[in-house]
Amino acid sequence: MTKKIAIIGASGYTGAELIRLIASHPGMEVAALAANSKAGQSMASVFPFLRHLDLPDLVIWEQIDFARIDLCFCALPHKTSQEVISQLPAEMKIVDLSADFRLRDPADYKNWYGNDHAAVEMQQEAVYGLTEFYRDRIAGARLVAGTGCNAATGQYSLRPLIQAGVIGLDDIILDMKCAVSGAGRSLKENLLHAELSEGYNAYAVGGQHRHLGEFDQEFSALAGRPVRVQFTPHLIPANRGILSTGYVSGDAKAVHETMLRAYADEPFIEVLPFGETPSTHHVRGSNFVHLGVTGDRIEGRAIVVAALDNLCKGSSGQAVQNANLMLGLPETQGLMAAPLFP
Ligand SMILES: NC(=O)C1=CN([C@@H]2O[C@H](COP(=O)(O)OP(=O)(O)OC[C@H]3O[C@@H](n4cnc5c(N)ncnc54)[C@H](OP(=O)(O)O)[C@@H]3O)[C@@H](O)[C@H]2O)C=CC1
Ligand SMILES: CC(=O)N[C@@H](CCC(=O)OP(=O)(O)O)C(=O)O
Repeated sequence: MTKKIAIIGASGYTGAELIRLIASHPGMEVAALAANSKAGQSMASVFPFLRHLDLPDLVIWEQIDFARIDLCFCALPHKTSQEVISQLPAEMKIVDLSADFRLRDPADYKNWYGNDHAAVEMQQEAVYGLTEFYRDRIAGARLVAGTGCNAATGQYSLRPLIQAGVIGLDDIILDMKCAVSGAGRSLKENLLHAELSEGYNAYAVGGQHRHLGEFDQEFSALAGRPVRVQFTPHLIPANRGILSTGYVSGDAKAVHETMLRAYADEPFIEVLPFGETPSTHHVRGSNFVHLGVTGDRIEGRAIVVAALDNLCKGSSGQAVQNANLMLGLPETQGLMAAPLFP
């Protein structure tokens, strides 16, 4: 029996990517789709690229019959997500793609998001959704909090190194290039073609990006002491993909060997031969992460480059991977398709 799936926020980019993935997933079928301003429309009119699929029309989430749903993906803006999720049936399995349940400490949440959380008990219950590091807890979870896409990219680069103690903890720099679909489908002036194409800009500079809350929480827990990384994201005129360049102190060969060991059995994580660097072109549309380590002419410094697709491994692919575990399906089911190239 295939598992019946509901998607709330199906008219957004991550919602569409969930549908694209589920369309070729042998263990899941789309049973209900919800939206806000686009409720009442057919998916073919909202996303013509999904026209060939036999999909239910978009409704408002209150119209979904959750009694016939096995798992619900919630792909809503943060803050809206916690308001909706706190009203869903108590036993519903949920994978939330928003930022609402990632931070465990309510004070941290308020610090980064500016408001008191509307569902503090659920915030405590939620399991952080970085599958490779939380898979045992995810398998038994009712509510999983998908990670930020930048936060995922930085953590794949650094978690094994912090855990193994092969890098310095006080001089880590993460420089990220982020594609525009990371900002969602709603209209924003700075995302107009004339203002985005042919140019690049840094944003949330100087320690302001809210994904630092995730880095602080996760890296400090791993190290057993506070870890504060320097992180600057850059908006680039590409549709999909994140490329993270990490600058760390440590022996580059030891860094590479640690990465190889840590990810040896991971189906979605490819550590490249020493000295090779990844490209977003090589992971596009897939659930794969490519990691590359090189040395530097400055002795004792190493560079760690990571690439993933923000709409797949950075959100919807990760969400399906987590849902597989929660539903007792093989973790890789529906996710092994090769990237789209060129
Ligand atoms: N884009 C990315 O790469 C990543 C996104 N995320 C997170 O995933 C979530 C979804 O992102 P994304 O798909 O890009 O966002 P979009 O802006 O593309 O889509 C948002 C969706 O939420 C719906 N929505 C908006 N407001 C409401 C409301 N008040 N009530 C009900 N539904 C509402 C929209 O419906 P309608 O269109 O009908 O108005 C739409 O379906 C966000 O929290 C985002 O931060 C996480 C990691 C990566
Ligand atoms: C280009 C761009 O704007 N990217 C987004 C990434 C969004 C993301 O990872 O999702 P959450 O909003 O769920 O954290 C940003 O940097 O905020």
